[in-house]
Amino acid sequence: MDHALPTPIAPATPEDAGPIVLALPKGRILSELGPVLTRAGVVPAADYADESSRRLRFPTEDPALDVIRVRSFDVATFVAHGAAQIGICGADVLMEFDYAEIYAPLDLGIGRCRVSIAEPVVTQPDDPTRWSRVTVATKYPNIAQRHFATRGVQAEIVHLNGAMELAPSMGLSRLIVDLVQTGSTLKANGLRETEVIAHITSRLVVNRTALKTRPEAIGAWIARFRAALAGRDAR
Ligand SMILES: Nc1ncnc2c1ncn2[C@@H]1O[C@H](COP(=O)(O)OP(=O)(O)OP(=O)(O)O)[C@@H](O)[C@H]1O
Ligand SMILES: O=P(O)(O)OC[C@H]1O[C@H](OP(=O)(O)OP(=O)(O)O)[C@H](O)[C@@H]1O
Repeated sequence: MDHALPTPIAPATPEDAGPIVLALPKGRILSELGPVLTRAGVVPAADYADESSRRLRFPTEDPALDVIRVRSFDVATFVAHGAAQIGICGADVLMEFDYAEIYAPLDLGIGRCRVSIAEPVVTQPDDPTRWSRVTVATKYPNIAQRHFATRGVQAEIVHLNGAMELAPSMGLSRLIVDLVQTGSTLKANGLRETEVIAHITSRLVVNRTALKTRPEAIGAWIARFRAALAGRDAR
C-alpha cells in the first residue's frame, strides 16, 4: 500500500529553508552509526548520543545541518512529510510504510537482520499451503498482510509494539512476524524461524520533494555518505 501525503509547503527559496534536518533513529542503529556519521562529517552537539538526554534536536558543527533523534519508525514519517529532509532507518520500516515521498539511495550495510515468520517449536507440523487464514502477532501489519496475501492466506493481525515472542504461548496468535538476527530471542521463547520474508539493512533516506527543491545540499549529503561508506573521509 502506497502512503500518499499532502504536498509539503515549499519555502520560497532554498536559503529560506533553514538547516537541512537529518533524522536519526535512537536505539541499536544509532550505536552502529557512529563511524559512518563521523566519516560523513556529521558532528552533532555532544549530548546527541546520550539517550538519557531529554533534548531531541541538536545543532552540528555545520550550521547548515541539524540532527533530530526519533524512534526508528518515526524517521520515515518525519522524512516522508518533509519535516526532515534526510534520515536513516531500517529497510523494514520502509517496507512497512512504503511511502511514495521517500527515496532510499544508499544501503548503509549496518543493522543487518531479517523479517521472519516464527512459530512455537511445539506446534504440530502443518501444511501452510492449506491455510485460508492465520493469526499473526507483529509490529509490521502491512508486511505481514501483504506476505500472506501473496499466498492467498488472510492474516488476522494482532498489532503489538514489542515482545511479539510472547504472543503464541499466551494464546494471542498462531505465528509472529518479527526481526531476527542471532535467533536467540526466538530460542529463549520456544519459537523457531520458519520463513524469511526479507533481509534487512539500514538505509539513507531522503524526501523526494526536498531533493528537487534543494538538489545541491541534499545531493552533497548523499555524496558524503557514499564516500563515508567507501571509507573516505568527507571532511
Ligand atoms: N536484532 C536486531 N539486529 C539488527 N538490527 C536490528 C535488530 N532489531 C532491530 N534492528 C534494526 O534496528 C531498527 C530499530 O530497532 P530497535 O530495536 O532499536 O528499535 P525498536 O525497538 O523497533 O524501536 P522503539 O524502541 O522505538 O520501539 C529496526 O527497524 C531494524 O532495522
Ligand atoms: O535474533 P535476535 O538477535 O535475538 O534479535 C531479535 C530481537 O531484536 C529485536 O528486538 P529488540 O532487542 O530491538 O527489542 P524490542 O523490539 O523489544 O525493542 C527484535 O524485535 C527481536 O526481539
